[in-house]
Amino acid sequence: MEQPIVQMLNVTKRIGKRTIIDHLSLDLPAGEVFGFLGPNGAGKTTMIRMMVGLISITGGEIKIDGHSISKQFEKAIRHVGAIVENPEMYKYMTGYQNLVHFARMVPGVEHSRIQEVTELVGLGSRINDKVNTYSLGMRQRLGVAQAILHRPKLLILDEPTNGLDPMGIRELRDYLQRLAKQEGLAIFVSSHLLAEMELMCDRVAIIQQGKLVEVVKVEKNRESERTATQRVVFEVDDLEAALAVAATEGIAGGRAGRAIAIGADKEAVAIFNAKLVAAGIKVYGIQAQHQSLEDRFLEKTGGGHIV
Ligand SMILES: Nc1ncnc2c1ncn2[C@@H]1O[C@H](COP(=O)(O)OP(=O)(O)OP(=O)(O)O)[C@@H](O)[C@H]1O
Repeated sequence: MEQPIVQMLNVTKRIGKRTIIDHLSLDLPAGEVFGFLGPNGAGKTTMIRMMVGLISITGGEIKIDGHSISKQFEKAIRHVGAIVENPEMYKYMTGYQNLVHFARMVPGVEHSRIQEVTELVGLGSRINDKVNTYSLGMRQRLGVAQAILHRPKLLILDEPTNGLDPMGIRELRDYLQRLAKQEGLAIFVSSHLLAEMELMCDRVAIIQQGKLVEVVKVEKNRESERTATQRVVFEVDDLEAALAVAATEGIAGGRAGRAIAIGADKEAVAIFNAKLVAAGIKVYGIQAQHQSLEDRFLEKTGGGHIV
C-alpha cells in the first residue's frame, strides 16, 4: 500500500494539566477529502496547529509524506498548503494579480501553474476581476488556489464552510473533490457541522474532548447505499411468524417495536420478502434505515451535543 500523506501516531497535546488531544492516530491517503469533526472545544484547531508546526506536540508524532513535522520541519512543511486564518489578499488587485504576486514568493512555480490552479478551484474568468468584488466563497477559492500553487500533497482547511451559503458549500465540495482527485491531494477539513461534513468528505473522523471516537466512511452514492448491508425494517401482520421465518432462513432478525428488523443488502431484502409472503405473512411496509453520520455520532457518544 502507498504511504499515507499524513500519519498521526498517538498524537497527544497537553497544555498545563489539561490534555487537549489524547493519543490520536489517523492516516490520510492521497486523493481523499478527510473531515475532522467535533463540537466547539474538541481540539480541532489545536490539531491543525500541530500539523503545521505552529505549536509543539507533547507526545506521539505527525508525519507528512513520511517526514516528522517536529523533527524534520522543513521537509515536512514543504508538502503542506494551509488556510488556517482568513487568507490575506490585496483587495484592489485582481485575483490573477494576487496569484502572480504570491507565485513570485514561491520558488519553482511556473506561470502556467497559475492558470491551472485557477481552473482547479473554478474561478474562471472572474480571476480577472478585483478581489473586492468577490463573494466570500470566491475569496476562499482564491485562498485555496494560492495555497496549492507549490503543489503540496496536503491541503488543510480550518472550518472552510464558515459563513458560506448552501450554494457556496456545494461549490466548495465540488472543487475540493476535484482537487483531491486530479492533484492527488489529501485534504484535511475541520468543522463542527455534521451535515456539511457528510456532504463534502470521503471519510470523517469524529472527535470529542481530544479523543477519536470513530472514523466513518461517508456513503455518497445512492446505489452503494442500496447495495450495502443495512438495517431494514419489515412491518408485518404476524411478528412471531416472521421471526420464525428469519430463524429458519438463517437471517439475523430482531424485534423493532411491532416490526422485524434484519441486516440485509438489497438482494436479501427481496428474498426475505418473498419468504414472508410464501409463509402467508402479510408485509405492509419495508423500510431501509440509512444511518446518518448524526445517528452514528449520537450512538457512539451517547448523545453528546453537536450541531
Ligand atoms: N493555549 C491554551 N491554553 C489552555 N487551553 C487551551 C489552549 N488552546 C486551546 N485550549 C483548550 O483546548 C480545547 C480545544 O481547543 P481548540 O481550539 O483546539 O478546539 P476546536 O475544536 O478548534 O474548537 P472551536 O470549534 O471552538 O474552534 C479548548 O477547551 C480550549 O479551551
